[in-house]
Amino acid sequence: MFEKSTWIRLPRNVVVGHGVIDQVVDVVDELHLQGRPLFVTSPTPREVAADPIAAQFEAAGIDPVIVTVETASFDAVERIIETAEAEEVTYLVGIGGGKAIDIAKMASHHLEMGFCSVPTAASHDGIVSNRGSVPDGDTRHSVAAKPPLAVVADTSVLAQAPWELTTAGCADIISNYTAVMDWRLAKRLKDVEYSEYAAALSEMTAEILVGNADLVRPGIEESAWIVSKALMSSGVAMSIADSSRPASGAEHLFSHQLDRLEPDAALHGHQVGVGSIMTAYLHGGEDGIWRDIHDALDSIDAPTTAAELGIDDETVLEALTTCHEIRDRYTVLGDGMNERAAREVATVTGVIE
Ligand SMILES: NC(=O)C1=CN([C@@H]2O[C@H](COP(=O)(O)OP(=O)(O)OC[C@H]3O[C@@H](n4cnc5c(N)ncnc54)[C@H](O)[C@@H]3O)[C@@H](O)[C@H]2O)C=CC1
Ligand SMILES: O=C(CO)COP(=O)(O)O
Ligand SMILES: [Zn+2]
Repeated sequence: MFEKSTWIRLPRNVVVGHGVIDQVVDVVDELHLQGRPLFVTSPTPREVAADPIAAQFEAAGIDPVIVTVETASFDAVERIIETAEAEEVTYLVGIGGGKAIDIAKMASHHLEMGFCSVPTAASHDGIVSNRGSVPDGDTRHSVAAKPPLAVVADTSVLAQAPWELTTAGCADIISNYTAVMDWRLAKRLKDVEYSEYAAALSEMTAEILVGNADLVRPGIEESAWIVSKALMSSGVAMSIADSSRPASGAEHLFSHQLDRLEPDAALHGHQVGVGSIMTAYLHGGEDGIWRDIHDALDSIDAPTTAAELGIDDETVLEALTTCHEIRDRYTVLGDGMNERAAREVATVTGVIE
């Protein structure tokens, strides 16, 4: 008997393009979100976007609460929940990079309130996903949440953000190749939940981005358009799967471990890109796709070496040999690499010298 069932939650409105930041009040209105919003942002995105958006709301007679956050943590989520309750807000808006959006997403999920996402950087594929990614001691949780009701991605804002944020977003997408390889491997070896649609969407998103890599150039607003579409498509793949699996495999475990060993050394997307070069080698060896991943990253100015990440070789090796412990997610790393094997893959792929 067939007894399977699922809920796939997706954003209702995706508003993307030049100048759409001026439409946040209209977007909220269209969703019938009423009352007082709480904006979750961080220092630069506050200046770039949250304060101008607050001015729009004030002109419409609405007085938003604004909270700036610096890190993604359960404490930060708790602080937002407390502020939301104290200020009697009725919905949340995440305005900034991946951390601000993740915190707003998780707090709104807990509060059972509506949530909108306003990315100020095309740096990560959590813009529309139904997940939050939070470090917690020795582990890193991929927390179930609801996707935003709406996303407002202004390509002029995204194009003015520092270029490395956009290249990080590209690398987060390119890493989908190895995330899907890990997912298929885990399906074959451990019979994990698997969605061919989500896997295919994730891979296709990476294909389209790599196919358009020559259009992804600094200062060109069309680049922000191409990359933000890819980030949203990848986020939809996660929502279809109801898991970060389509976009997060061993290369993400490697990055999450680097975050523990060297906090804030490099951007999330850049770290997963370098991880992806090495895990592609582990999957396919010399004849696999690791060179294609390397060249795709190189072509959009994303780091391909430890030195370019600003992380020393020994830390890369430590992350490689320990990151399988970060969470219970089967990948090509299996039950862990030993130091010699890690040095071999990192050296042969040129990640370390
Ligand atoms: N929930 C999910 O599905 C996903 C979550 N993530 C999470 O997102 C985070 C990574 O996101 P990032 O955006 O790389 O990190 P981030 O949120 O720390 O942003 C990086 C930096 O860029 C700044 N920034 C943002 N917009 C800017 C602008 N327009 N101008 C100048 N500076 C600007 C931020 O304030 C921050 O200092 C990680 O915590 C990662 O785990 C990443 C992918 C998927
Ligand atoms: O970064 C992600 C996808 O790009 C997701 O990360 P997690 O697997 O930690 O949720
Ligand atoms: Zn990621």
